[in-house]
Amino acid sequence: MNAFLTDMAASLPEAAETGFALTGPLGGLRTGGQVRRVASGALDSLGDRVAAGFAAAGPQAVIGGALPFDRDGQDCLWISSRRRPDRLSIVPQQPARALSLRPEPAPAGYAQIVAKALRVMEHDAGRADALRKIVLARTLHYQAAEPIPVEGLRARLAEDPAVTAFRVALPGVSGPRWLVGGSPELLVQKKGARVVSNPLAGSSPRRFDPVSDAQSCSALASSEKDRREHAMVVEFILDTLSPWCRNVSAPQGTGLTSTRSMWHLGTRIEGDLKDPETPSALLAAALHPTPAVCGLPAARANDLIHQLEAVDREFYAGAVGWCAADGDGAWYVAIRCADISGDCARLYAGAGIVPGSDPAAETAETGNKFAAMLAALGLPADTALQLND
Ligand SMILES: C=C(O[C@@H]1C=C(C(=O)O)C=C[C@H]1O)C(=O)O
Repeated sequence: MNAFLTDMAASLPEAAETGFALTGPLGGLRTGGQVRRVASGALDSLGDRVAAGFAAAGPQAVIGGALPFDRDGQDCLWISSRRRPDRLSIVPQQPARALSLRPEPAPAGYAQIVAKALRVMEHDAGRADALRKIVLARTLHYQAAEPIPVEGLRARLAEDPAVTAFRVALPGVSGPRWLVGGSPELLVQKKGARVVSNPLAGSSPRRFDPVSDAQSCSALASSEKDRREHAMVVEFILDTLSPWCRNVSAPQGTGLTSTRSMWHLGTRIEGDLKDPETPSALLAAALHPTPAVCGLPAARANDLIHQLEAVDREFYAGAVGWCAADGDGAWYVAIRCADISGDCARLYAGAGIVPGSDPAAETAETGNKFAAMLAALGLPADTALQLND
């Protein structure tokens, strides 16, 4: 067998618990036919492993899965002998019964790490490599009374037409493990020579009452702090894509975009590749991590994330997506997601911190970002805002 493919089916409980599926505004795709793991590795070897995978599996194959947040971490990619349109099971399914939901860290602990990051920024002022932005995350540990129905959860997330609802089988320690989420953020799509990215950064919550909802939207539109936070991401993506492209720009500028639970600032970036066969996986690897999930300068933000965050991100804030043999594909920022093993799940949410951020407001923002996943799990969407420890 080709050294770049490993047959994982034997070590997983059921053959069905392999592969990935994605459904969203750009269409749906799931693995089909024979599905195998691509030998895992760090991002720097992704191009070689993807090329070897297609050389072994042929031009009908599709490679996809999850890239971890850490560039040096091990990815989890699947190669499927053919791709199938995703047929989401839209049969309404009862969510599992909840037993407990525990914030890790407690909201007050999260506010403290935000305050620490702000002190680093203050201390840095004037330095050439000053920390300008850092994205800090917190988690909720959810325990259900029975196994969480993964496809049912994904179907509930997919009810929001603004998100791409995904599931990726992950290497489980004892039994099946999945990354499941509904991402509103396109890291990169590549179709022929065309490349598109749609970064989001800058957030405010959706409100039930239309007047309050419009106020939340206009407060975000006029927030200087959020515009600053957003502009860093756009600049980074334009700079990173530019060597790969003949032209790249953001012709429509920055606008407001929404999911069912959040408003965001968003910018559509478009370009034409110099080499139309550039694999989408390579573009995703070049862009990851953007300042929408890490910070600027990236190395300093990354170090501080490791020092301050109590729970390892693993696949949260990495990327999920797919790549075909001709390079076409789409990758999404792995946010609004949970790492699910049987009857427990870890939910993640982060917020961008810049000078001027307020720890309490960032704690509330992360609370609001849990809403979509909590609602899909059958819990009140504002549960995270009510938890204190
Ligand atoms: C980090 C997350 O979201 C990112 C951070 C945002 C922000 O700080 O405003 C907005 C959208 C995402 O790029 C998350 O949802 O966990």
